[in-house]
Amino acid sequence: MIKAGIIGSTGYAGAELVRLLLQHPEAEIVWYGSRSYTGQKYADIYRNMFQIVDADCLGDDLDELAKQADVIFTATPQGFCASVIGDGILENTKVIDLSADFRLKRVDVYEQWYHLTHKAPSYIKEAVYGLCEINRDKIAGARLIANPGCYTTTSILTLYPLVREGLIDLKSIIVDAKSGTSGAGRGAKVPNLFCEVNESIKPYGVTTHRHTPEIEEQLSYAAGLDYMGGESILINFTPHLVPMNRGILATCYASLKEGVSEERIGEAYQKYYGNETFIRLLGAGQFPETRWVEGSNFVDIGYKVDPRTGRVIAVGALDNLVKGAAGQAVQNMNILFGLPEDTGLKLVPVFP
Ligand SMILES: NC(=O)C1=CN([C@@H]2O[C@H](COP(=O)(O)OP(=O)(O)OC[C@H]3O[C@@H](n4cnc5c(N)ncnc54)[C@H](OP(=O)(O)O)[C@@H]3O)[C@@H](O)[C@H]2O)C=CC1
Ligand SMILES: CC(=O)N[C@@H](CCC(=O)OP(=O)(O)O)C(=O)O
Repeated sequence: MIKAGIIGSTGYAGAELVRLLLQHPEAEIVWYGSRSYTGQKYADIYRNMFQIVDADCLGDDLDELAKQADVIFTATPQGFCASVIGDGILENTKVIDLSADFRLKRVDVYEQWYHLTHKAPSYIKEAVYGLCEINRDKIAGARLIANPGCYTTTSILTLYPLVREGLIDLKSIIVDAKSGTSGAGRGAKVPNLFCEVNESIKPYGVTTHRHTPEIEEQLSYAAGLDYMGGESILINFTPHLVPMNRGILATCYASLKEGVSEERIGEAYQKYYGNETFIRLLGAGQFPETRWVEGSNFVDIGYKVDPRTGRVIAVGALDNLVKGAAGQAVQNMNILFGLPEDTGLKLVPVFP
């Protein structure tokens, strides 16, 4: 059995990790980490775990945890993992970080968009960006995985085949994305109160959202650009908060290169995702909805060409807490430990 420890197990992403790992046939949770609830029963915080989890919450001592666990998940705020990571931990265990600390390869870009000083820049190079469908070969031998974000997983996977195959004008990409409020985490914040969110939809982080450079970097690699040398795709990324618990939907627009047909687009999606367990290709003119992926590790993708404007509109949807966070983290764990990628992740979407 893989011994797993979760730092931040009381947050939304951490709680989803608990739910998934409890159902994983090859893993057991040895550490329910928390800062505020140390010493309290985990099931007293999350009552869905009543008579399922008997453990108390422990603290965030990663050095001690690294001696007990084969893998540590850090489902903690930006900056935490970078502030504690070190060889002492990585020599004993694997780390899958759900925050953005090791997702961006350029420390100056991280510091500019996150307004934080990076505490462990020397580990950025070795960290592997854990977008499983694209990077599984590199993930397999890694010690430190940077688990991608929810908006970014949706946006990158939706656009990747179009960029990789050179079908779109790289200067024309717009991502218009929506998220359920669990994406903002469990911490109390006025903009996320019921009355502020319910019966409304609002854009936020317009032109400044921290996921913009993550999408740009990964798409730049897909396009074969020398990102570290200063070449980069630039996009417009606009997230919106919508009154639902879970779900991300990203509507991506791009101008097609001369002569690219809808059929060619379909071929590109088939080429990269035709055999992927967790990517469901809906085909031309069929569009995903968050409700059809909720509770599962699926990403649903559909597209259509607008012949009037010469643009393709490609839409992706996933559950932000599953494929956008905990599900992808478990998928990464499966790859790290040589298990079939769908072990513990054969989750049927919930509806209604
Ligand atoms: N929510 C989502 O949809 C997604 C989240 N993520 C990422 O996952 C991470 C967690 O997000 P989310 O679950 O939403 O956040 P929450 O605010 O819901 O949870 C944060 C967790 O981190 C713990 N924590 C907070 N500060 C510290 C600290 N200084 N030291 C140790 N533990 C700390 C909290 O512990 P306690 O409450 O016990 O004090 C809590 O368990 C973030 O990096 C986020 O970007 C990634 C993809 C999607
Ligand atoms: C609705 C909401 O607030 N969403 C969060 C993104 C989700 C998240 O936690 O970020 P990562 O995916 O990078 O880890 C935000 O906009 O910052």
